[in-house]
Amino acid sequence: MNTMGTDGLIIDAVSHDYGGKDVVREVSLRVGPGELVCLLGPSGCGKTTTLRIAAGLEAPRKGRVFLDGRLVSGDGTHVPPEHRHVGFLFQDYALFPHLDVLGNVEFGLDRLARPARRERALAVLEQVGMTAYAGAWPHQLSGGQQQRVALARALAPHPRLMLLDEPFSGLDKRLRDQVRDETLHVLKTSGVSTLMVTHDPEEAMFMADRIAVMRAGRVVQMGEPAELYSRPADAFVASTFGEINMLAARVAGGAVETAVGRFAAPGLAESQAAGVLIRPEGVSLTPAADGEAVVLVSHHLGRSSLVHLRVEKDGMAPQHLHARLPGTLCPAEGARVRLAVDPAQAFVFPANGEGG
Ligand SMILES: Nc1ncnc2c1ncn2[C@@H]1O[C@H](COP(=O)(O)OP(=O)(O)OP(=O)(O)O)[C@@H](O)[C@H]1O
Repeated sequence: MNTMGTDGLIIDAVSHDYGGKDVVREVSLRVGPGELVCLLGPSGCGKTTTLRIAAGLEAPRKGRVFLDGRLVSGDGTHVPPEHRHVGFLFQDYALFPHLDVLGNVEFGLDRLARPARRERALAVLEQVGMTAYAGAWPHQLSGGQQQRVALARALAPHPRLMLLDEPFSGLDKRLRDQVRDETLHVLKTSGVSTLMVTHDPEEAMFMADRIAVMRAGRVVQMGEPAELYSRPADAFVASTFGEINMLAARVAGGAVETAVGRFAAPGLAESQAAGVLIRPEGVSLTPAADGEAVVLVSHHLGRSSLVHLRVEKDGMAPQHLHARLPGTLCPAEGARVRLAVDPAQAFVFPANGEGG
């Protein structure tokens, strides 16, 4: 079968290795028309390799890739990158130093006649807010402006798919937030399907319509950001979206009893060992002389405070717990507090190595 009747990108059961080392294992995912999908995961989990396979820079050992319904990799086919009509935006988005801004954007439009080329380049420069710099040289631009020109250059030929690999990691934090916001806006207005690699969960949550969380070459969960955050499939996905408290417990009567309360353990077997994962932002405190916890350290971080607690519940081993509170609340060190945990921010999974 050389076609699949749907637009966008389809990666179908793709595996790849480098010199016998499996780096991508049975990855399947779809980027729908105009959709932005992020591949999120730790360093070395196979994100960039998956992106390179979509680009045609690697031919996968197994599986197939379809672009706008056409087979581009697999079953003996390999369409090279230059014939896939994909646009790239990487961290080192180097513009051509010997061409001005307009020349850079016109570069990929050589199939158009000169007036059409200019018209398209100017239109896309307008889209990224860089019209006033059409005659400037790359070295005269700030990092953020260079990034906008690089985006314009990639979008100018109307690519079928945009591939972004950590495109903002070379920018400092303040600029990064702004460029990210602008880039998202431009991609969404242009309606192009986009696959983006990032290791930054906040960036993925901000940019993505859907996120594919990868671990050791596999997609472990794929879904909308809110879904992954509120219904993580396992402890790895839960801890991908920020620091997390982990308490050990054992299932009794369909629930686990911990120093900070009782949590339902659906799907786990009686007396099975479990890990209870609690997001720091799910822990709230009220001062109470007879509270079960004591504040060890309180860090005021501006918008939020991070509080280290020791929980001492009768008959249970003391536990160390982190709570993240609104920045207006920063309890004194040594204070005694009572804890409440939002059940929507607590997840019970089988302990490592125990199926469930
Ligand atoms: N050309 C190559 N030859 C051999 N091994 C490679 C090659 N490219 C990547 N690898 C290895 O494959 C694994 C997956 O790399 P990949 O770059 O896809 O991961 P990643 O999730 O994008 O991580 P990072 O964010 O660090 O780039 C890593 O162990 C990496 O060292």
